[in-house]
Amino acid sequence: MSESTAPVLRAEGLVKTHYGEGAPAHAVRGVDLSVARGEFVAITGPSGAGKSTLLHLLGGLQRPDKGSIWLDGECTDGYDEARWAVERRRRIGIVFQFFNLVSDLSVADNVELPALLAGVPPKQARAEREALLEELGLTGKERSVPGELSGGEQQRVALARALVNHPPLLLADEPAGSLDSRGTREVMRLLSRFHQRGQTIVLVTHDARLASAADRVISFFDGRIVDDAALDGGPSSGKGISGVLELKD
Ligand SMILES: Nc1ncnc2c1ncn2[C@@H]1O[C@H](COP(=O)(O)OP(=O)(O)OP(=O)(O)O)[C@@H](O)[C@H]1O
Repeated sequence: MSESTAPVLRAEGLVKTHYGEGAPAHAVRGVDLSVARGEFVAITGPSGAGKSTLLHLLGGLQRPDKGSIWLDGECTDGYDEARWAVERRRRIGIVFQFFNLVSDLSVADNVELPALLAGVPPKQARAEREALLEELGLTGKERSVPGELSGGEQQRVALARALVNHPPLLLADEPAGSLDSRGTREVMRLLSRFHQRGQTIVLVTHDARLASAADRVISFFDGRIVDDAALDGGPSSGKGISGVLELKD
């Protein structure tokens, strides 16, 4: 399959069991999934369904016990940790519920770091950072550290960091899960805006209202996909995000 026609992301037969203190948790029990370029896919389901585990597998943050993942048509089976780190920098931006910013680095350094690690020349990394922070309404916050910002602002910094290398795929794990209604609206509006510009997004959320901002909703239950439906009212139609924007403070 050629790069241009291959799905941005494809998974086949993914299985993952967590072995902890108690009984093993069969978090992902056989998942096949394909995400085309430009899609905004929400994976939704109850707490404990295995959504975060699935997202971690898709981003190479955890390894499946069985199954395979392809990025832009390239099989990742042979990737070790170092290779996944390199590929993530290039191909996958990730935002998390609790932002995961580096607490003692400035906003500017948090955003520039993945670009510098990917070998982008410092001047270009700075320009990318400036453009993204301006777009995300964070100009003037460059020298702040994350602890000096609101949750919504920190998530916008995390979004800038995730997008600084223009990855084909953005993975978002409950990105509004620790935000108030205003922060939630902000983050969802931004995801929709980037999607409308062509960004491929996979969003994990337990909140059906947020899932309705996507144009395809996958229902996840007990480690399996139980429904996979295109929504008429996705943001491309300008309808899906409206429920999110009506969230009250
Ligand atoms: N590192 C781990 N060690 C042991 N068990 C784990 C681990 N991570 C997840 N689990 C278990 O795997 C199952 C799926 O968890 P996961 O976090 O993927 O679900 P989720 O749908 O994202 O839930 P939530 O919406 O509450 O975050 C749960 O039973 C959870 O307790």
